[in-house]
Amino acid sequence: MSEVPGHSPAPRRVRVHHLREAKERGERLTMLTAYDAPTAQVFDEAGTDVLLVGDSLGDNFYGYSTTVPVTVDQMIHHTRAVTGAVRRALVVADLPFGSYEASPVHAHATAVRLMKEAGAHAVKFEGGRRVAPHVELLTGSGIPVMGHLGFTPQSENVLGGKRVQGRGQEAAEHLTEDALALQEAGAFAVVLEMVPAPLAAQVTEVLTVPTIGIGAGAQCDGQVLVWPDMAGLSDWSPRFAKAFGDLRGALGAAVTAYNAEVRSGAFPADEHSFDN
Ligand SMILES: Nc1nc(=O)c2c([nH]1)NC[C@@H]1CN(c3ccc(C(=O)N[C@@H](CCC(=O)O)C(=O)O)cc3)CN21
Ligand SMILES: CC(C)C(=O)C(=O)O
Ligand SMILES: [Mg+2]
Repeated sequence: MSEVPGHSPAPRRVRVHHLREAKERGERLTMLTAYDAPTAQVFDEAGTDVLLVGDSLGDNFYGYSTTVPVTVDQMIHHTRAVTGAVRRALVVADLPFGSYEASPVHAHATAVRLMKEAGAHAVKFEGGRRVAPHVELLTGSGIPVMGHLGFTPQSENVLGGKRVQGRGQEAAEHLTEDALALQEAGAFAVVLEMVPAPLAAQVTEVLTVPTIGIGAGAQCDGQVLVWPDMAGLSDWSPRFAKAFGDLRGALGAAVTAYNAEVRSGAFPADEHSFDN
């Protein structure tokens, strides 16, 4: 392959088997949500391993109060934006509420749309042993699947709120069995959301595929955050999130300066204007 001057060569793409190899080497995996092309490009260039087009775009992009109203068509639009912008990262798309639960065939039909129409490299959906047959059909059909256990926001109305899952001996055993069922069905990784850190550490040790934690302590093989939480853009974030920047402050300062310069006439200056 010849290199075009001024263009860096395409980096080696992250594939699902690389995540398992990283776990074997003891390397931590980084994952972030992304909902649009420019942020996906920034995260990809910064070396983020996995970009999740999360159904969290419901609250973080559309301003809904939950992820429940998100549609497959919305997921397709955003996933296409993200896959078109990345060169290295693995792009995983969430299957939204109501688009996979009823049967493995239901999940397959939705996942095929995300791959064909949006270029997703893999899909993720919520649930344990109950969706193991769904995972098995998809992986057997060439669609890599990431599992999602613990607090599963699409089931908030059954779980009785946004709360930590897997507390107590029985619940911990149940969650461990769910994780093993997903792995056995072919899942290439499992997200653990709001799980006690010691339980997440135990599941991480038991599984050969990587665990990716969010509110699940430091012993998971990787971490994921919703990007506006990570960047300090959200007006509210869960306790488990950390803001690594102050995008809300930076954006507020930029728009305040813009408004002031338009009102004072300082913008546009000559260099922003055209001669005859
Ligand atoms: N901005 C954002 N960050 C997220 O992590 C996130 C979303 N949105 N949307 C989709 C799901 C929903 N998630 C959520 C939403 C709310 C809580 C929450 O209310 N947590 C409380 C109490 C938790 C407890 O102590 O049991 C908190 O104060 O953090 C947690 C996770 C995680 N995901
Ligand atoms: C929080 C992550 C794991 C997610 O499912 C989402 O962003 O939708
Ligand atoms: Mg999600």
